[in-house]
Order: sequence, then C-alpha cells, then structure tokens
Amino acid sequence: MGSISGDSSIDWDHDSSAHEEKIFVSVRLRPMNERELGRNDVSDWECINNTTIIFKNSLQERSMYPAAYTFDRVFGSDSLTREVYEEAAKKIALSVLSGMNSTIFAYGQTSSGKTYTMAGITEYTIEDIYDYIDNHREREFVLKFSAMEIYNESVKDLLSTDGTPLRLLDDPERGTVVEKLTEVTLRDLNHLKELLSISQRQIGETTLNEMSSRSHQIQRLSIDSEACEYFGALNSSKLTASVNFVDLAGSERASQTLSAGTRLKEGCHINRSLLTLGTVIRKLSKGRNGHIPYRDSKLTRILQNSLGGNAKTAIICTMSPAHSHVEQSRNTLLFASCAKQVSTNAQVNVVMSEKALVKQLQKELARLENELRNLSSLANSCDSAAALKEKEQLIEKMDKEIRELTYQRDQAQSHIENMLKSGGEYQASKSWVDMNGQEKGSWRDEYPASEASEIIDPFRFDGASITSHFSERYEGANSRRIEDQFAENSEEQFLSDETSPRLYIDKYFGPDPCQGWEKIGQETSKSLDDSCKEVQCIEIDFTKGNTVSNVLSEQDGDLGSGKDLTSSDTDISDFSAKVSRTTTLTTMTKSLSFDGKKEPENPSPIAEDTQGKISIDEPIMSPERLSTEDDQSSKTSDSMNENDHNIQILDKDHYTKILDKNCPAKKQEVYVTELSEVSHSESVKQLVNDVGIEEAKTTKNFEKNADDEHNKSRNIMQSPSDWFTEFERQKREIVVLWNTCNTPLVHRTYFFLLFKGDPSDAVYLEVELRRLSFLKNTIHGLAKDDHFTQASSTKALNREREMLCRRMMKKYSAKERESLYKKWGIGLKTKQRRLQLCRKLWTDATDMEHIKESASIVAKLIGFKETGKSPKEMFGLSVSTQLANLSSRSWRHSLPSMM
Ligand SMILES: Nc1ncnc2c1ncn2[C@@H]1O[C@H](COP(=O)(O)OP(=O)(O)OP(=O)(O)O)[C@@H](O)[C@H]1O
Repeated sequence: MGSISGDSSIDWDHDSSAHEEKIFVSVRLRPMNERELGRNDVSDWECINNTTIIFKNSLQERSMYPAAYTFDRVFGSDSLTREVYEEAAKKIALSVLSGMNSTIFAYGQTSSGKTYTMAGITEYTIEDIYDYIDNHREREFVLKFSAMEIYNESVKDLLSTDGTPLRLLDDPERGTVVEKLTEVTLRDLNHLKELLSISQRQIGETTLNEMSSRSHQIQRLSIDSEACEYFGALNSSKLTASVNFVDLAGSERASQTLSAGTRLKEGCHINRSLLTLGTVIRKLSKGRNGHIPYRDSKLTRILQNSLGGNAKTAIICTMSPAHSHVEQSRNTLLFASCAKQVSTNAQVNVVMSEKALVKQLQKELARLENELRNLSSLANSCDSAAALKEKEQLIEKMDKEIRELTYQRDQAQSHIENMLKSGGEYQASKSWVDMNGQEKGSWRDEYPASEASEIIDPFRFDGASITSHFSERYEGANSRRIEDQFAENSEEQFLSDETSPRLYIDKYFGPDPCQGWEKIGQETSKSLDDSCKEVQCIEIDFTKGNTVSNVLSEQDGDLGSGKDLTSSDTDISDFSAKVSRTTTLTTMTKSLSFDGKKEPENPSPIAEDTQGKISIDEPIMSPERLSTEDDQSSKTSDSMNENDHNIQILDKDHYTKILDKNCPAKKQEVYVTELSEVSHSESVKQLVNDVGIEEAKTTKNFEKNADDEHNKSRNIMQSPSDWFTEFERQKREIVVLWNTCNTPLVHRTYFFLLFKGDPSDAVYLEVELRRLSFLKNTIHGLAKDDHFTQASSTKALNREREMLCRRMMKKYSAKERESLYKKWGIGLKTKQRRLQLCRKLWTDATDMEHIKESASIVAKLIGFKETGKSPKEMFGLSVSTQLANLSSRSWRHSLPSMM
C-alpha cells in the first residue's frame, strides 16, 4: 500500500486562490483478454514511453489517424494499477485532504478495464487517506461516503435500498447537489471498504463484458478536517472537500455488443451521456466560449465541478489494445486528447464551522481590544509626550537660567579678579620699572613665592587678606599656593632672611629698634599674623630697591644714581635724600634747597651734600627732637601718661613754625615751580600713558576718590598755612577709614604715632589715605558678597585684642590697670576687665582723644616705647620703603593730581 509522501503534499496554509491546471490525462492499455487472444486479434497500440502511445498496425489506418498520442502518462498492458494510481491519480485524489475537490475519471469503451482500474485506485486512495489521518492526529477528520449511479439517466443512491431516483438540485455554492443522497460517516477504513463493497451499481452481461457496467458510478468520499482544539487554533478553520471516483459506463457499439431490449436502451443512455460528456470536454478544450452542455446529461451536470470547474481532475482512459476495438480506442484517445486541453480551477474549500467562527470572532475581538488598548496607550503616551515636552521646556528654561547665572558669576569673578589684580598691582606692580628703568613682567610670573614678598607694597597687608579670601573662593590651587606660601614664608623671611631690611637698620641705625616688635611677632606669630604681615610688608620691599626714589630717579634724572641701596654706605644717605625729596615732591611743602647748597642759617633735617645729593642729618622729626624743640608737642599729649610723652600730635602753630623755619616762601615757590616742571616732563607723561586705559578703568573708583581727595588736598595746600588743617582732616578721615576697614590696631597705632604734623607726614597721610580709600572701595564692593569685612577682618581684630589683652598684665602694673579701668569706665570688679578694655580700644573714630589714648595703650602693649626709639624713627625707613614700594602704578595714580 502506498503512502502519502509526507506533509509536503499538503498545504495547510489554505491558499484559497484558484489554481488553474489541466486535467491530468493518462491512458492505460489493458492486456489482451482471452477472447481477443482467442480470435487472434492483434494489438494495435503500444506505449513507447511513459507519455506516448502509438498505433502500430495498418498502414492505411495510420494514414487516416494519428499514429501516436501523447498524454500525461501512458501505461502499457503490463502496467499495474498501483503504478497507475501512483503516477496518474494519487496526487489529485489526495488533494481532498487539503480541502480541494478532486475527481478521478475512468473513461473507455466497455470491457477496457475501467472498473478494474478504478477499483484499485479507489482502494489505494482511501488507504492512503486513512494512513494520512493516522499520521496527523492534530487534526480531526470526518469522512463521509456516498455512492450513486446514473442509470438510464436516473440518479440512484447506491447506499440505499430505495431505488427511487434522486433529484438533482442546484446549490448556489455547492453546485449540483443530489437530493437525499445517502452520506455515511465513516468509522474507519474497513467501514469504507464495506460500504464500497455494497455500493454496487447495475451490471449486466454483454457480449463484451460478462459484468458490464450499465451505469455511471460515482463514489464520493467527503473529508472534513480541522485542527484539534488541544493543538491550538492555528488551523481552526475547517476544510471540506470530496474526491469523486467516477467509473463511467463504457461506450459501446450496439452492433458489437449485440445488445437489444434493455441493454440497448441502457446503451443508448450510456452513449448519450458519454456523448454529452465528450461534447463538454471538447467544448471545454476549446475554451469556455459558447454553451457548455452540462445540463444535457445528469452525468455532466453532477460532474460539472470536475469538468472545468473547481476540482482537480484526472482522467484515466482505458482501452483495449486489440485491433478489433480500434475504432473505440481511437474515440477514447480522441476524448483523452480533448480532455487534455481542459483546465480546472481547483481551490481550497474552507468552511468556517461555528466553533471556528466563534474562535475567529473571539480572536478578532481580542485583536480589536488590543488595538483599543494600543489607542489608549497611544493617547496616554500623548499625555506623556506633553508632560515630557513640558519638562523639557522646564529643563531648557533652567539651563538658560544656569547659563545666565554662570555668566553673572563669571562676570562677578572677572570683576573680582580685576579688583584683585588692581589690588595686586598696588601690592606689586604688574609692570614695574626696575633699577635700570626696564619694565619687568608680572611679579607672579617673575618671582617665585619665596621671592614674592620682596615686591609687596604697603597695600599688601589688607590686600593680602582680600586676596587670600578670594583666592580661596575663586582662584585656582596655584594662586592659593602662591598666596599661602607667601603668607607662610614672608614673615619668616622678614624675621630671619639675611636680606631683611633690618640688617640695614642695624647697620646704619644701630641696634634694631624693632627687636621688641620682632619678639612679639615671634611670640604671637599666629595671633599676630595680620599685624606682622602689615609691618612686614611695610619693610620687606626695602631690599628690592624698587623704590619711589628709584622711580623718581628714572623720571627725574637728576635725583640720585638709581643704585641699589644695599650697594654702599653712601647709598643709604642717597636713599634718605630721595625719601625726603619724594616726600617734598608729594607734599609740595617740604623745605628743601634745590640749589645744591646748604642753608646753615636754616638748618634743615634734610640737606643736600656737596655732590648735590640730599642727606639726612638726623632722624626726621623724631619725637625726642620734637619734644625738645617745641614744648608744645608735649603739651598736646596731656591726656597721655608720662610714658606717652613721645606720642604727640603737633598743632597748627607748631607746624607753621617748622615750615617757616625750614622752608622760606621763596624756596617754596622755587620748589613749586620745579615740581610743575617735573610733573609735566615727558618722562612723567610717558609714565602716565603707560598706565593704559584699561588699567585706569579697573581702578576708576579708587582713582576718582583718591584724586578727588588729593585735588582737594592740593587745592587747600596751595597755602602752606592751610596744610595743618588739611593734615588734621585727613588724619581724622584715616581714623574713620581704619574702623571701616577693620585695620589692625597695631597698624593704626603705628601710623597714628607716625603722624606728627611734620610736613613730611603728608606723604604718609597720602599713602595711607589712598590705601584706605582703595580698601574701603574694595570692601564696599565685597560687602554684598558675604560680609567679608565682618567675617574676616573682625575676627582678626578680635584675635588682636585678645593678644593685647594678654600683654596687659606684663606691660601695666595693677595700679596702672586700675587707673585705666576707671578712665575707660570699666568696673573694677567686672570679669575680663582687661579684655573689656582692649575691646574698647580704637572703637570711637570720632573722638580723637579716645584715639590718642588707644594708640598710647597699644603702643605700650606692643613695646613701641621700650625700644627707646620713636615710632617714627623705628619705622621711618619702613615708611620710606612703603613709599618706595609704591609701584609705578601707584605712583602714577598720584601723578594726575600733580599735573
Ligand atoms: N489491466 C488489466 N489487467 C488484467 N485484467 C484486466 C485489466 N483490465 C481489465 N481486465 C479484465 O477485463 C475484464 C473487463 O474489465 P472491466 O470490467 O473492468 O471493463 P469495463 O471497462 O469496466 O467494462 P464495462 O464498461 O462493460 O463495465 C475484467 O475481467 C477485468 O478483470
């Protein structure tokens, strides 16, 4: 038994589109039967290959008819029915399993072997079908069998004992339907075989066939299949199709069959139906144009779907090779040839079962619900998209704000850096003129941190705090490193470096008058950081030689050699002269002799030597000298105790006396004229131009304020008699600024004691006033930042007061302290009386008596008096250095006021 060649032959994907294909036509020759052999009939036909059959006898006949016929397959007399099945029927027959209708015809003359062949093909097919079903348990198959015959143009149900002819009905979908045809659902193969055995049609004995079929028999096996539920719903649709096994009655010649009566009648019907079939085939072979006589016979009407319809069709034409049947054989071959031209359009018949329909509807519902959810999700995503867009806009807005704030921060930082740079240029000129008049680069670039201290100017003290503050906040590590190293090293250098100006002080002025101060600095190095720095930065640039005198030397050209002050002993006097000259130039009031001659009658503390240089005869306006020269000086300090006699403030009369004494009116006029010339000299102008517009801008406020003050001062000081008034005004202003700037008390005391009313003090006043004005402006600019002044300087001040407090016990006796407590309104029994006192020092800038007493106390506490030197003497050179350290820039700042 053959088997279906796997699933390859079955396409479960239900391509329902029609596939046009030709009817498969094959020819089978039966062997010569005994009767034929007995009359020595010859075989006219021979299958020369699988597709070609030739007529091989009479030459005459050969000339009238085709000698060879080609079909899809030809089978010789020795062929087996299985072979015919396998090669000419199986594929088409088993199409029923894939939902396509199919029909296997057996066409041929009577006794040619139609029934013989079809019986075998039906058997093989049903066996293969059941074999296939057995191998495909995933689907459920329902097989139904029906059988009918068309006998004398009547349709009879072969499975019914009732011989009532069946009507043919026309169904719009199914075509011609045999009404009430018995259709038996098969249990199994044997059941089918049983039915096949009983569904026998009318037979009759003819001269050609003892069991001649006198009717057309149609056995129909219908197969419905669908996928089993437990295998899922992949193939939930139901396939329904049927395979028709059609065993036609044999065409016959009445003469040959010698039929008469019933047989003749049967023969007539047979022939008529076969004629119609032939006509249908012929017409179909020529195309579908014109009328197709399906309805001319019940056979063609029932088999309409198989004749050019939607069923796969195979026609097996059987023929006897005997020469005696040559005419019938030719007719068969003619029919076969026509049938070979007919096409059918088979298609898969898919029937939706209710269950499948429900399933499909459920599936469709699920799909629609899914789409609905997708739409809902899409709608939600739209909401999300809107929210996302909103957030993106917010982020963009925030980014914009960040950029704006960053810009503002950078601007602020740039502003601060400019301020610091400006301050730094006051500390150390960005571009200064060296001893040879050559411009040098930035001190930050030129000098390592250890050397940087050498070029720090008087502004270094407070400027250092500011710089440190902002370096910490805004500048990079390198800047902090430099600042920190500077802060750490500078004091140490100041105290121990052999280049310290103190060495020169020792050399030229005897024992270091700052020993006490140095000692204090060593003892309270931490608490006095700020104080030490201030003093340090005053003195430290002394060694640099980058002094105002040098600058003046370069500008003036006739004031000194410009040599390094450390080079020779004579240089110090030269330096001092320059200091005096500088002072004079600045204040325009100093009594000097510019004619190169001494004026013995008016011994001045500053005189020009024989080489035209100016030397210092004695310390300028030392307190001792002041006190001996003018008793009024001591009288002005009546509020001080006896140890404070050297802390005196000169009054106007005292100043006037000194000025008149040292600087006659004529000399003053000469000097003013010379000053004017100097101020307008080309070198000075060039120096002014060197300032640059941008640099001028960065210090615009400072310049404006300072210059305003200076102009005011200059105007007032056009008359020497007004100098003292201006001096006092500036001094009071400085005192107020000290408070504003939280200047360390030591610094205040030092400078306050420095101001003695000598005209040379004017330069100190100016320096300090400018410095404070700068600091005030700077602090004012920083006040909005983080209350720098309160946060930083106030703390330093408190530390300084605590330091001073600790020295109270050592410097003041119990009696003296008690006296101070009473004077300062501090209860004798209150706690921390010393600290209370120190906290009151320098607090009332409007009360000059308070200031004087504060200065006196601080001076005593830090040992100013113990050196035996006056503060001015002690710091005279330092202050000169302070002037000297006025960078070209700071010097230039003073120029506009002189031009
Ligand atoms: N290929 C064959 N090999 C051997 N015997 C065959 C072959 N074909 C037919 N026969 C025999 O020939 C005889 C006639 O065959 P069969 O009845 O099948 O012819 P038929 O075409 O059906 O005739 P009818 O149209 O009259 O019914 C049978 O005895 C059958 O066994």
